Amino acid sequence: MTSPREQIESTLAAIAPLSQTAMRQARERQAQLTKPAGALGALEEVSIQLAGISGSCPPPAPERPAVAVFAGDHGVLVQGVSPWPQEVTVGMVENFRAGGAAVNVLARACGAVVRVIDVGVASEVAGDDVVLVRNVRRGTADLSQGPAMSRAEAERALAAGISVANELADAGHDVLLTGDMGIGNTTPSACLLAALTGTPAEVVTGRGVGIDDDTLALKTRIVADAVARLAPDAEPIDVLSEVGGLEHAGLAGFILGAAARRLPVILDGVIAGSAALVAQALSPEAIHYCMAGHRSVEPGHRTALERLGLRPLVDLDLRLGEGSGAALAFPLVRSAALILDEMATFDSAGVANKDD
Ligand SMILES: Cc1cc2ncn([C@H]3O[C@H](COP(=O)(O)O)[C@@H](O)[C@H]3O)c2cc1C
Ligand SMILES: O=C(O)c1cccnc1
Repeated sequence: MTSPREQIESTLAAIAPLSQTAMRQARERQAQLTKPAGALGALEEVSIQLAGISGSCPPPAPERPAVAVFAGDHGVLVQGVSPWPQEVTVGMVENFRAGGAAVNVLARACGAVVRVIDVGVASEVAGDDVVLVRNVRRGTADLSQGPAMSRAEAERALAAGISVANELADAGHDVLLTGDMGIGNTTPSACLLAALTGTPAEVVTGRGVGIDDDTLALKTRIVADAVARLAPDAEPIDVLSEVGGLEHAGLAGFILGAAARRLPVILDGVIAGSAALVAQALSPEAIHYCMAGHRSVEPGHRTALERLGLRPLVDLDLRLGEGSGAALAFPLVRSAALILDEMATFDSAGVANKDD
């Protein structure tokens, strides 16, 4: 039996750089397709990234997407950082199971399956084909009072995320999408963003599902105070355990696990972005396997995307989470691969190129 620590170490060791050869071939091929060079904008960049990820040009078009919705609860909720009660988390887990949440609809629309991972829900959840029970603890401790979780718990949640990525890869899924559910989880997200990018709490703390000015001021103070407890040289897993959430840890592991399996990852909003910063701190290379599905309204997401060096594919004022923005972006990612594979070149179509 490998320990969570060993699983994390072996996963980090397995993350390889993208194939520079395949990316060069993809760039050259893009220049030969029957369109002005660069005219497909960010889709061209995505196609080149997919080539680098798969190590082939053209890359196989991803066709079996899976959204992994990591669910957890947050002790800091008792401070009043979200107007919604904790029971909504488990209620939404049941809604995901029944297929009635926004992400279920958007996943069906793009042919993705939804898997929910109970990595830290406060109440007991039944497991089945849709809901995987990997509960590390029944919600974090209140991060405004002390560490949200122990380092060992953070490692177990990271390892759970790695295992889920491996299971989905083994089941034949060729692109992994991130999702989250956890009332209060924009507070630990803001903490991770502030801590890992050195950005003031006022810049990265937002209204989450919708809070008034007084609550935003309280939330911002909680974020600033929690981050101030961290040692300046705190390791990423210590930052995660002190001020993070169990779903953030699961998501960070999921991203690392996908990168180790050379699978593309479509990130959702601010919770995914903050988890990706943890993954980046553990393995900068892992982010080269990631695409930003969208840009969330939550202000810290902009900070996260800048630090990750990712350009959002969709910008529709979403502020939901669950994997909604990732599911919306999947057809764009698939289209990018199909363009590189199926478009005629000037030569094959007999169209005169501008240099002819
Ligand atoms: C009914 C409902 C469904 C959701 N689906 C995602 N979230 C989103 O909102 C929560 C984070 O916002 P905050 O930190 O402000 O609580 C998370 O559960 C996130 O997934 C939801 C929130 C609610 C209320
Ligand atoms: O960006 C997100 O994913 C988000 C924003 C607000 C609330 N829940 C999630």
